[in-house]
Amino acid sequence: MGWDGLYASAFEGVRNSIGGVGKVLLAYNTNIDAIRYLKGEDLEERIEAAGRDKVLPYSEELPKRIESVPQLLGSILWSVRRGKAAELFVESCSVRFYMRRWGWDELRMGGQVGIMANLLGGVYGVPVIAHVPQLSRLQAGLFKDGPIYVPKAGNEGIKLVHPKEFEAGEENCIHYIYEFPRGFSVLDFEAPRENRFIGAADDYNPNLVIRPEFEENFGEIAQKAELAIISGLQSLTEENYREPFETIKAHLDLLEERGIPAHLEFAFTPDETVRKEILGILGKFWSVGLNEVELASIMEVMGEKAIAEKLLAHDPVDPIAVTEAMLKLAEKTGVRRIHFHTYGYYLTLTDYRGEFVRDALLFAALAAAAKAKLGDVRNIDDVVKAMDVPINEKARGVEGALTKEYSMKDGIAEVNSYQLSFIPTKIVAKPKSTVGIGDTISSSAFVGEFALR
Ligand SMILES: Nc1ncnc2c1ncn2[C@@H]1O[C@H](COP(=O)(O)OP(=O)(O)O)[C@@H](O)[C@H]1O
Ligand SMILES: [Mg+2]
Repeated sequence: MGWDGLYASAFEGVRNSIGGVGKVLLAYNTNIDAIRYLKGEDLEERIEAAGRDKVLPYSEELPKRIESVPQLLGSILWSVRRGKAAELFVESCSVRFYMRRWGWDELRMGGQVGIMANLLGGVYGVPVIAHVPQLSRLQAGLFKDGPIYVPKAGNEGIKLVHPKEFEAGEENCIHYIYEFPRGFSVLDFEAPRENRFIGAADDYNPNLVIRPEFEENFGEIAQKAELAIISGLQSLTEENYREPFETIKAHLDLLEERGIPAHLEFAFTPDETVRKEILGILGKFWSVGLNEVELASIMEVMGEKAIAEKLLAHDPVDPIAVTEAMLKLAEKTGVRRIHFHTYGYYLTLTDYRGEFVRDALLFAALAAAAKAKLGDVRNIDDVVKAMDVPINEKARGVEGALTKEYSMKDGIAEVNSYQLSFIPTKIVAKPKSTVGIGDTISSSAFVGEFALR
């Protein structure tokens, strides 16, 4: 069967079985993304009002965090001048107030938990229990309808309610996203490409604050779950990781004890100490999902510099180098499943066998293409609308290399007593949206795999 046939039957398989998946526990990061599309004139007026001389130095060198309005405007200019993304923590209340009054054009669900809750619960109808660090009305309103639950502590223990019924009126965790197009001009500067600056007015996610309901009743909450997906560790730093790490380890031990497979969705983790610590607990997870930059950054802290460099040297990424890196990671940590995604193909290494591993990847690639193509995926039948998106041409060479090296057949090979599963992905040439596409891929593949079992 060709890839199109495999795609079609994988979709049918997952659509027919996904209703049987039990509750998925999602922790820990959820926030509000407030997007402002910058206007040159407005920004210029603000810079003049704050004092151009005070603002400009920060466009040369970013501050460590934002404590004043000139720092905020200067940091935005820093991004514009270079066409580069940057994200800084906004500590000062008066700057937070300034950003709030400046306003937004669009509010979006932010944080991996929030994004995956809306996809799994709101689109696929798979019940989820979400950790939401702060549940404000604004935050609650961003959850889709469907079987999405947050635990509420009451007299008779934990009750699961939809976030809109939680009614706690907690704080807003807002990530203000200032977007600009290529060629955007302000003062004498012009943006070489489109990008964004993010000011995080959020005291909870960067410190990975875990809610008391989760601290105190994790056993009871976990009892209700069949699978777990963990994310949000990337924002931790050497200064603040210790306390949350103790809780996370306890949570993982409990999940393992109950036989609940947990997936870690990796994201780029700038702090090297935290990256090493994550490596240290990876064996407690069933599964991990990552891209080429993230895999290379892990190889670096494992002392595998040569492989790390190889992973970033070619386009498309050299699949033999990826396989070697995944083998090293699996052998070092004991993690049972590694799902690698890059532009054009996915590879998964598992210590178990079956076509369902590959088929779950196909379902995930279709979901990713649907999201890129449509912007918003409303229900599982929207996913199949991506069937006509062509398979990435460059993936043929990748498939050829894997066939030659590992005698791969229909995307499946045996490598060092592991199963290697490969799929070429469908790539949307002009995507409507790429926000949260990695989270879409990983959660669809992980949950899809358990649906197909
Ligand atoms: N236009 C597109 N069509 C289909 N898939 C895409 C497209 N652009 C990116 N992707 C997929 O999305 C993935 C992005 O995931 P990742 O790098 O983890 O970023 P993030 O987690 O920020 O979404 C890529 O590896 C690629 O597989
Ligand atoms: Mg990602």
